[in-house]
Amino acid sequence: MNTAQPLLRIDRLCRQRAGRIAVQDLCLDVDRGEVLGLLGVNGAGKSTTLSMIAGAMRPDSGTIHLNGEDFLECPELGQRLIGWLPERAPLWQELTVLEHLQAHGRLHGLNGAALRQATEAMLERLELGNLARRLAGVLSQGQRQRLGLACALLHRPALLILDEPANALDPVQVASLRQLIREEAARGTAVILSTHLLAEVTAVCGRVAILHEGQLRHEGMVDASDVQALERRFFDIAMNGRSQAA
Ligand SMILES: Nc1ncnc2c1ncn2[C@@H]1O[C@H](COP(=O)(O)OP(=O)(O)OP(=O)(O)O)[C@@H](O)[C@H]1O
Repeated sequence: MNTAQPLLRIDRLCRQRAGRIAVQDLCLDVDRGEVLGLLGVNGAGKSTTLSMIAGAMRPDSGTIHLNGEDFLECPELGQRLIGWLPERAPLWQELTVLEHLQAHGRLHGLNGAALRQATEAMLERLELGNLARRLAGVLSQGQRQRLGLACALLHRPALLILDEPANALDPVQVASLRQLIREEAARGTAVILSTHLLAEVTAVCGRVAILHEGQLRHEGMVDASDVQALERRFFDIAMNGRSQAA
């Protein structure tokens, strides 16, 4: 690992979707062991940003460096370094929970005892053990979300990208998710967490970035004891943006 560089550096990232600007001139760094919250109203550009960082969507311009290396030139870096839970976890209906984990592990180069250990660890960590033989097609929304998270974590990525991970989780699972994010950060994983829930940001994020209409409108440290300060900042950006647009 090249620890002199931030784990992730994105510089002047731009992307249009359906002829409209979705992300514009976005610059962000994320360090190892840091949890960055990504906030913004619907359509602000969060998922587009995360898709580009995860390597699933190519930017129109700008650069992405992972561990100091040019990710757009070497997309295979993502296989090793990134774990991504998209907004809707992409699951194969006809595969079981265990088969999903095995398939993901193989895609990331795990096999034999290492694959067995990794899948068992994830079944336990995401409380999926009793669902191991169940088909993904019959899982509840929250169970699907946990399976998506297990797949994202299986290969121990250096950068964990979570797009609305608390969606459909019950309060007990939300608490477990927070704990899991803290544990990942403590072991040095960089985490980007996109959410609509401001309390989620104050609970686990050290830093927050607020997007509006594809642009970075605020970036700063999070005061965990002051959710109202974040709320004021968020609404100010959202409402000003709306009145400007009107
Ligand atoms: N599949 C698509 N085709 C065309 N335009 C899209 C598509 N998905 C998103 N967009 C547009 O890209 C812009 C950014 O959307 P994006 O999904 O990145 O925002 P978001 O912040 O993740 O929103 P949300 O909170 O609703 O998930 C919006 O203007 C949106 O309309």
